[in-house]
Amino acid sequence: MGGRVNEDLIKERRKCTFDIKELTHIIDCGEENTIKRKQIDNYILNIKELWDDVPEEYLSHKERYENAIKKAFIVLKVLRQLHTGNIQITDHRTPTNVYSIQDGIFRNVNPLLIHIGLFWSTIAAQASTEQQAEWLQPDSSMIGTYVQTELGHGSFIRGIETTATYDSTTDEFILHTPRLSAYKWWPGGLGNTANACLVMAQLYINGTCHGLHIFLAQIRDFDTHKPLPGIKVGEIGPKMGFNTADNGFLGFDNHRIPRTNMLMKNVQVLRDGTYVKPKHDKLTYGSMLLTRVTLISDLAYQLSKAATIAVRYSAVRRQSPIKSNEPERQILDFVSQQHKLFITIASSHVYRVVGLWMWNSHKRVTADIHEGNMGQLPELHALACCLKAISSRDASALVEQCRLACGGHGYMMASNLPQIYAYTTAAVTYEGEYTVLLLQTARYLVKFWRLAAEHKPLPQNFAYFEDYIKKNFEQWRNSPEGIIEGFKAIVAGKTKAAYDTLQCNLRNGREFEEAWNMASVQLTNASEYSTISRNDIEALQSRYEELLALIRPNAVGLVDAFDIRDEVLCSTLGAYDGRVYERMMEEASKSPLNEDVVNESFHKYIRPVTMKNKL
Ligand SMILES: CCCCC/C=C\C/C=C\C/C=C\CC/C=C/C(=O)SCCNC(=O)CCNC(=O)[C@H](O)C(C)(C)COP(=O)(O)OP(=O)(O)OC[C@H]1O[C@@H](n2cnc3c(N)ncnc32)[C@H](O)[C@@H]1OP(=O)(O)O
Ligand SMILES: Cc1cc2nc3c(=O)[nH]c(=O)nc-3n(C[C@H](O)[C@H](O)[C@H](O)COP(=O)(O)OP(=O)(O)OC[C@H]3O[C@@H](n4cnc5c(N)ncnc54)[C@H](O)[C@@H]3O)c2cc1C
Repeated sequence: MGGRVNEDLIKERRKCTFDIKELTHIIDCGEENTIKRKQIDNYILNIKELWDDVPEEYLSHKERYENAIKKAFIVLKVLRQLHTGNIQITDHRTPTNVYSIQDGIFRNVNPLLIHIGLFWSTIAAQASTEQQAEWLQPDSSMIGTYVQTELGHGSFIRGIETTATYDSTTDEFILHTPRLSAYKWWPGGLGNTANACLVMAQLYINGTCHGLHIFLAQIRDFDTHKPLPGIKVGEIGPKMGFNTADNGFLGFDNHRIPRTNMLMKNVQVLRDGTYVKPKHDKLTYGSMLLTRVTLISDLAYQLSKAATIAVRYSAVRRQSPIKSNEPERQILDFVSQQHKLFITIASSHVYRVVGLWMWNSHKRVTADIHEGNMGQLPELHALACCLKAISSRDASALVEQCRLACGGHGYMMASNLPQIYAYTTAAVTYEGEYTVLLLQTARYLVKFWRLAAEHKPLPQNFAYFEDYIKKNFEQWRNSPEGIIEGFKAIVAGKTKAAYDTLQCNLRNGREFEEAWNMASVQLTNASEYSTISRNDIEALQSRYEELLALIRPNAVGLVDAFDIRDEVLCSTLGAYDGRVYERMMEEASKSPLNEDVVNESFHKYIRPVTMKNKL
């Protein structure tokens, strides 16, 4: 769409007091990354076949999938070319990697997301060198997915019922789905696309169960794509979002795979059925850990999209004067609106920084694990659980806040805010449900509180538990350091309260697991335990309002610095030029309900009733 940029946005950009490009480079972790990102954006976004004539909302469930899969294979081809050309496209140091461009191309989810993001990375992390040499070929026929969750079990993965029984007479595993609740359910790309999968199953050798292990299984013929004998596979149907993700179900009827299809980097089953244990029995859960870590950066990116849309719209939208004799104001001038939006911008930066820090920690801990040192794994797991849970839950709430901040127009699919919300809120559940993950972190904290309560030595990271017990916490200071101290006090106080409840339940004769369950609300809910006073809260509030006013002139600059192209933002409300109403009218004209001046339903259903007495 051509035409001038909205006048209010032009003025906002003139007001900006910092160098937008500099901030973009910081977000991208360096100017060279910005240049590379823009090259990839230009290359991919210029492929004409990736753009739809009809908005995807008007397509049927089946058409949506078919449209998405067409685009997915164009993108896959390009990714392969870029890899060959040695362009690093999946560098998670920047949230604006190739996944971000896909947000624009699919306006939903790439059905190959799990193939690209989880299938290959799990093989790379969990398969032996020989298996990797065989399976990680660039011209492989495999399109894979990650198959873990079942109809009956998602969170409690020890309860997974699919079995893999070793048959030493044929040197094979027999994959089997013993009952309906054991059907695999949810994996992305499984419904129609994948011909292979990594499946989590309980390993049985000579009648002994060795717990969950990962197996590579072909499920469809590479040539005809028909399900192999003994495989029942299909798609699970429409969802709140993720409707192009092709989530599927899968059952095995004594399906045989070679012994060498178990992923054997960390654990082995030998030809004679000997089981060689891993160095740490949770290494099998490594893919979940990695995805939880990468998700934090992805959520930062979703927040930057929502903030860009809502801030630009709020600069363009004028409604109500503040004083009755004045013209109507930009809604961005209302302090309550600033409060809704600026926190989203800030949270995006926070999650980006934390996501990067977690990514580097993951790299470091993985290198240690390769050297045989597992010491840092529990802490990384506890941090990943907590940060994934909190960032997904907060991001969903903030995206929804941005949507509401756009009033009625935020309810339009063409604003793209409903799709961003549906995508973001899914992350509260997948890769470990919110409460379940918080309880993992609580379990870790309670262990260290027990040490503190028993006056045993604590690692440096937990010295503040001892400070809390000795009442060594400083008086509240209204500064970043003071706020961090305050948070430490809250964690210590909350952990103590939960621990005390646990102890009380145990003293009353409860078993530990039952006592834990009874304390679980305390284990997940925060309270105020810091030394903050009423006066401090008032001071913090007024500083916060001062900051809103300081940020106000830079609001549009701050979201421009996220540097998200219109083709990726896909929003009538958030485009760079701010031509909101023109775009809304143009999108409305695409509605099939506007194709005929008089819809045929009028003649069939309306007219016979309204004209009944007059005919
Ligand atoms: C995907 C693309 C990648 C790119 C990313 C970019 C963008 C992402 C965008 C979109 C994503 C798109 C699609 C989404 C795809 C979704 C996929 C999935 O959802 S796959 C299925 C995920 N399922 C789960 O996460 C299940 C959750 N449950 C669990 O993880 C565990 O069962 C639980 C709850 C953590 C533990 O249960 P429990 O039965 O109590 O465990 P155990 O008794 O077996 O073990 C407890 C001890 O083990 C430690 N532990 C647990 N997990 C780990 C781990 N991962 N690493 C290290 N240690 C672990 C735990 O701390 C306990 O230790 P202690 O006994 O206390 O010492
Ligand atoms: C969009 C999407 C994509 C997905 N993609 C995949 C995929 O590619 N591959 C795959 O294998 N899976 C996938 N999943 C499945 C996903 O990982 C699971 O749905 C998720 O782990 C939650 O498990 P659940 O559904 O069993 O929830 P449940 O565990 O049944 O949760 C229901 C409720 O019970 C509570 N609860 C459960 N256990 C406890 C406990 N111990 N203590 C306290 N409360 C508890 C929860 O907090 C929640 O409130 C996907 C899911 C979604 C929504």
